[in-house]
Amino acid sequence: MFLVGLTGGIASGKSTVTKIFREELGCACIDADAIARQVVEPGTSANKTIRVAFGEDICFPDGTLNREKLGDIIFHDESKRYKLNSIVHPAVKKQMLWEIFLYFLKGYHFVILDIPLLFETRQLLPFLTFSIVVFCTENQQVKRLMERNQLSEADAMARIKSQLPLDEKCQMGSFTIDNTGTIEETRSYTLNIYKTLCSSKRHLSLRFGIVAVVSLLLGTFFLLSQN
Ligand SMILES: CC(C)(COP(=O)(O)OP(=O)(O)OC[C@H]1O[C@@H](n2cnc3c(N)ncnc32)[C@H](O)[C@@H]1O)[C@@H](O)C(=O)NCCC(=O)NCCS
Ligand SMILES: Nc1ncnc2c1ncn2[C@@H]1O[C@H](COP(=O)(O)OP(=O)(O)OP(=O)(O)O)[C@@H](O)[C@H]1O
Repeated sequence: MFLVGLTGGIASGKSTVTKIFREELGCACIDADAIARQVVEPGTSANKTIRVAFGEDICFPDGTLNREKLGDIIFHDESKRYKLNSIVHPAVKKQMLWEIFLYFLKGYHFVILDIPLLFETRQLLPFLTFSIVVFCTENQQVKRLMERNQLSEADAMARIKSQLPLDEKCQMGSFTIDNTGTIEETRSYTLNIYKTLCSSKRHLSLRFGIVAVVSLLLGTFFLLSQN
């Protein structure tokens, strides 16, 4: 199995493309945003640490995070953003590695990891065979973000500026998906990349590696047991 990172700018269309990979093409996909929500649910240690760091009133009475309030804080204050990242990201990484392992056991050819901050944190880059960057124009990001999250233009810009510039990310990706047009056009670019991923033989090297290591261990055990 090999790993494919999928990233982009905020509201550039990562979830839209992930949905095509998962629901239309049947790919194994892991969504870092969804995991980042799970790991801060009431009762988790990340939830408790966030309350200590940001104050009790960052949560609603039932313990769930007030995401709008936390977003207002961290997208306007870099040090608070780093603080939140340092609480949430280790738990996200742990859960992602577990989910990757489960897909490995199921024998998937590749897994797509939708990670918004792939190039900012760089933590999972060494494990990836390919990366895909979904892009649109900055004006489209602002417009889509304002509409989807009911944000002012200034707040939408603050969120965009909290990440690496999208054109820099495009240069770092193995593939890009142009999401400036219609969803139908995006679907067709996604399908082309899917075909390339399916024809890749990179998953075989890991499987051969594992078979070689297991054979070596069994062989050594056998030789030692003969003496
Ligand atoms: C600040 C929070 C509470 C806002 O929640 P909200 O529901 O409004 O947004 P959501 O989680 O759906 O994120 C939307 C997008 O915002 C961007 N984003 C989220 N967190 C960050 C961050 N720390 N830095 C830069 N961009 C971010 C990503 O592009 C993400 O796809 C939430 O984003 C959060 O907990 N962020 C910290 C964890 C994180 O880094 N998540 C990103 C993937 S690991
Ligand atoms: N090609 C498109 N044309 C019009 N609207 C689109 C297109 N692609 C995505 N959108 C809309 O733009 C918004 C952002 O898309 P999406 O949620 O896929 O982005 P994202 O990169 O996953 O966002 P985030 O970084 O916030 O998680 C959504 O409301 C989506 O429906």
